[in-house]
Amino acid sequence: MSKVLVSDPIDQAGIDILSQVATVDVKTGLKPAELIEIIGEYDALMIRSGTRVTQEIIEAGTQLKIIGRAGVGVDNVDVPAATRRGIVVVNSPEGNTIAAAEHALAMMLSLSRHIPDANASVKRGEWDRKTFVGAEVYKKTLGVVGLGKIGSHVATVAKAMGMKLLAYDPFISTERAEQLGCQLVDLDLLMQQSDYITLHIPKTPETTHLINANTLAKMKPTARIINCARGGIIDEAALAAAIKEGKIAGAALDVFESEPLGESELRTVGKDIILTPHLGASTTEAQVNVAIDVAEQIRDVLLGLPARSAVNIPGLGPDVLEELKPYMELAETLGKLVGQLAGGRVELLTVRLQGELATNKSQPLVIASLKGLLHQALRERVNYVNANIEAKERGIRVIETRDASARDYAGSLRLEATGTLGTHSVTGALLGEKEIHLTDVDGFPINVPPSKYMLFTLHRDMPGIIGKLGSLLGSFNVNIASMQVGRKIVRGDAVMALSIDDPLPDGILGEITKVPGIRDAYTVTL
Ligand SMILES: NC(=O)C1=CN([C@@H]2O[C@H](COP(=O)(O)OP(=O)(O)OC[C@H]3O[C@@H](n4cnc5c(N)ncnc54)[C@H](O)[C@@H]3O)[C@@H](O)[C@H]2O)C=CC1
Ligand SMILES: O=C(O)C(=O)COP(=O)(O)O
Repeated sequence: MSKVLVSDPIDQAGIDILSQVATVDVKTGLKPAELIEIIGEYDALMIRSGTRVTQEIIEAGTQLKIIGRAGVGVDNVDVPAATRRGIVVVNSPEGNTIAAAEHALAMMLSLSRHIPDANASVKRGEWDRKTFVGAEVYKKTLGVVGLGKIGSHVATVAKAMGMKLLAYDPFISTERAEQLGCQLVDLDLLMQQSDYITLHIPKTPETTHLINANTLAKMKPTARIINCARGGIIDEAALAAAIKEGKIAGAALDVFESEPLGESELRTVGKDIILTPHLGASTTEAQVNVAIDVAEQIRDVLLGLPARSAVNIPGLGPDVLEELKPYMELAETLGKLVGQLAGGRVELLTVRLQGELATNKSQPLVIASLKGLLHQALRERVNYVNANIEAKERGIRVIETRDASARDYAGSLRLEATGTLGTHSVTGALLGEKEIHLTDVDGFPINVPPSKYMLFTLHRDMPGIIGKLGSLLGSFNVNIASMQVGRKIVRGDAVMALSIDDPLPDGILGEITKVPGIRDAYTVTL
């Protein structure tokens, strides 16, 4: 049975799902060294933001197949290191959207009405109504930085509260922004014109310290900023200084450069700052959502099924997978075949999508072809996650072409590879009940389902050659399951595809090429 380690607190609903297929150990609060020591036993790791999954941990996780992040941000996972090792990283892109958006809105209202400090003062026995005079958000301008899932919900609710909306997000369309009632502007204008600014972007090298002393200097002295996205997007020292010096009116932070927040200038800012301990996703509803969403994906991957929200398998969303899965199997088979025909050190792979496939997304098919191509060298180490990287590291160039006019089959895929044995091509299609058929080898039309062990020959189409090959194989005790010849012209060059029951014994290929008329012979294992 598989083993799953849950290293941050997650809802029981997730544990129940994992327990259907695995032994589940919940061990929270582990130190990095403790995690490194035990991770080697586990097939899957389930985390929230509390666990930093470093390259060292990934390398110690020799059995790991999947890392599941029960939440959105995967900035606490070394995704490139996981990808190199072929480990799927999944998250829950929508499970806590509402929770995080509502937290940002709660922060905005709390900040404008001094609720945390007013509450604390009443609890101390005071009745001070003058200190806590606030500001209305109605008719004020909210600047939303990042108009994705959370930013969009914040914008929708803020609009309903009568706020004017500006948004900065270089990756969304003007139409989408308009639909949400937002005017798209650049960051400078947003900083200058907003009364409230709320951040909803991922933490990346580009967004680290996006909000710094310079950008803060552009804000109105009456403006306030809210960060419920990621620590480190705002330069904390610059923010503390800007509030203390009265350059801006206040800030509300749920996330910090280093968590848990240690000694920090931020704690000394006073009533104009609100700090919460990364509570954005901490609602009962969100925790059930993310736990179920991610546990289901871990369960599926452990059962050999694809994950629906993998962050490191490009182009393989659930809808794409459903439609393309049979073609991906075809691509992988053709990749294995052409890789063995072309021999080692393949430098160039051309993937041609033909017929109705020409209108499809090609990326999953390219990944599947590369997975097949690299199988000979890497065996089980290559998968959909790392096939692209492994190919790049081996210097394999990929060219994609499309030919919608190829109409021999509804949709077909042609792979051509150049390696130590020259340039070879194979084409395949799905026939009948989506059964894989090889329809062309090196330009010669054939029609055979692939089998585990195959032999291909390039020979002259002349009488007696099939018989000679048959007796030669018989003398080596090789049983032929099926055989087909493909030729373009009578008595010209031809290709023979044979399915054999067992691997070809050593040395026989040399004997085959000695048969008069046979120019080349190739054996493959699929
Ligand atoms: N405080 C908490 O507990 C929670 C925090 N989060 C964080 O909230 C953030 C947003 O999450 P979602 O809305 O679900 O993500 P999303 O992917 O739906 O949206 C992110 C948006 O940011 C935009 N963006 C990316 N780079 C940008 C840049 N350099 N400048 C401006 N815009 C940029 C993207 O185009 C996208 O529209 C993430 O960092 C996530 O980790 C999410 C859930 C809970
Ligand atoms: O989903 C996210 O990105 C979050 O920041 C939530 O973090 P958490 O799972 O509550 O530790």
